[in-house]
This record gives sequence, C-alpha cells and structure tokens, in this order.
Amino acid sequence: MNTTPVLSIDQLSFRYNDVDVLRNISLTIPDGAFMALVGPNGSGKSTLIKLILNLLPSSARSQIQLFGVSAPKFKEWNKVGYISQKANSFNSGFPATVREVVSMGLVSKVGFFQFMNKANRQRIEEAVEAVDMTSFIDKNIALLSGGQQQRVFIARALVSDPKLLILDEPTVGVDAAHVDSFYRLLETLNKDKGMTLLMVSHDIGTMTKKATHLACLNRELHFHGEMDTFNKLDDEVLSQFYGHAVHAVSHDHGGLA
Ligand SMILES: Nc1ncnc2c1ncn2[C@@H]1O[C@H](COP(=O)(O)OP(=O)(O)OP(=O)(O)O)[C@@H](O)[C@H]1O
Repeated sequence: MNTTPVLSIDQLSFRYNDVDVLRNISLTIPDGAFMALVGPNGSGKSTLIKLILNLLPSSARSQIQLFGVSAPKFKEWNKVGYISQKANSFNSGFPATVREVVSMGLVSKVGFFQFMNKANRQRIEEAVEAVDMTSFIDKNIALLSGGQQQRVFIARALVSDPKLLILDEPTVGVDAAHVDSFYRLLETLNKDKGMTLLMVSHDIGTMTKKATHLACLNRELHFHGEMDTFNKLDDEVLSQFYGHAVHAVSHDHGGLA
C-alpha cells in the first residue's frame, strides 16, 4: 500500500460563469480506499469528477493532485479508469461485439496502431473474464441486458489496469438483480486487486454499507472521512451535515432520492 494519496484536493473552488458550484473543497483519498461521493441533485458531484478527469479545464485544477502530481501536469491517464452515468444509456443498436467495445478502452489510452498486439489482445480477454462475461465476448453488445452491458463498460475501464476507478452513478438503470453482483465485483476489485474506487451515488444508505470512506457534498463538503466515523455520528450531528434526509437514513438505512 502506497502512503501517497491517490487523490488529494486542497481548497478547490469552482464556478460556472457567476454561479458558485464548488466552495473550498479539501479531500483526500488514500490508496486502497473505496470512497463514496454522495450529495443531492445539483450539489456539484459531476462537476468535481469532471475537474479531476480534466474534462473541465480550469485553473482550479491546480488544487488537485493525482498520485502526488499536480493535475495540470498529470500525464499517466492509464492509471485512471472512468465509467460515466451515460454508459447505461448506451445506444443499444450500436453494432459492436463485447471484445470490440472493451478494446476501445485501450485504443483511447495507447493509440490505434499499437493496440492490437498479442499482449493487448490478452489484456482484453482478461478484462472480460474479470467481469465474468467471457462466454459473451463475441456477442453483439446490443443483444445483452442492461446489467450485462454495464459489466462490459466496467471491463472497458479495467483493460488499462487502472489504479483509480471513478464511477459516476453506475447503478442507474441497472435492474435490482444485477446491482448485487455489481457490488460484489466492486468488492473484488477493491479488496482483492487493491484498486482505489471513487463512486458517485445518491444512495447514502447503500454506500454506508459498501464503501470505506465517505464525502458528503452539497457545493461544500459537509463530511469527509472514514465510514466508521460517519456511522458512529449521532443524528443531531448528521442532520447538520445533510439535513433531515440523513436523519432518516441513520435509522432505516434507506436511500436518498
Ligand atoms: N456546463 C454548465 N454550465 C453552467 N452550469 C452548470 C453546468 N453544468 C452544471 N451546471 C450547474 O452546476 C450545478 C452542479 O451540477 P452538477 O452536475 O455538478 O451536480 P450533480 O451533483 O452531479 O447533480 P446530479 O446528481 O443531478 O447529477 C447545478 O446547479 C448545474 O445546473
């Protein structure tokens, strides 16, 4: 385990035109953590993820460090995998096999002319195996269920062997039967392979059980730390972080809508 945090953010603020979206965010993700980033609609979760991934170039990015390197200078993007919310609304008529979709995770990282050597073909097959989709490898992705398609997108993110996997509401649109196996897969990646996870979610109830660390965002960071610490907080303190919704969650472990 590495003592350099996988991600650290120091007093980051960001605004779209004249609207303050993120205020004074300081956050650390230790190597090997599974951090949940939760917050209501419009709280700035996707904006924060976009800043981390350089999808939103801004001078504010100098407040972010990835693997100990200032984000504007960071080059090792093969260490970072990303599964967006949109993966689940993928055009199901898209004519590509599982193998082809997963190979795209390498094309974007190493360039088209280098990617189809034997070693990379093997990496593609290993990524498909890791998500338990080997028997579907030459099937058209359009013929798969939502849960199976989502596994393929995870394989696409895994193929470059990332050290940090960022997931933006990955269970939206996935049927309940597949959500459980999805969390089992995340657990394997995190605990067995030591992959650090950052997962955006609305569902604080589920996250308190699955993740090791928590960040509660509502434009500002209301809580940031280990899940055990969060779970020991009493209702009064929780309400200050998150309003009445967390008060309810701490009793029944229901989800936040
Ligand atoms: N490109 C943009 N230009 C201007 N304002 C934006 C832009 N993108 C997002 N916003 C605003 O910034 C705020 C934060 O949005 P963001 O998408 O980061 O929140 P979120 O927590 O991810 O929300 P959700 O859970 O609904 O996806 C919202 O008020 C949103 O309307």
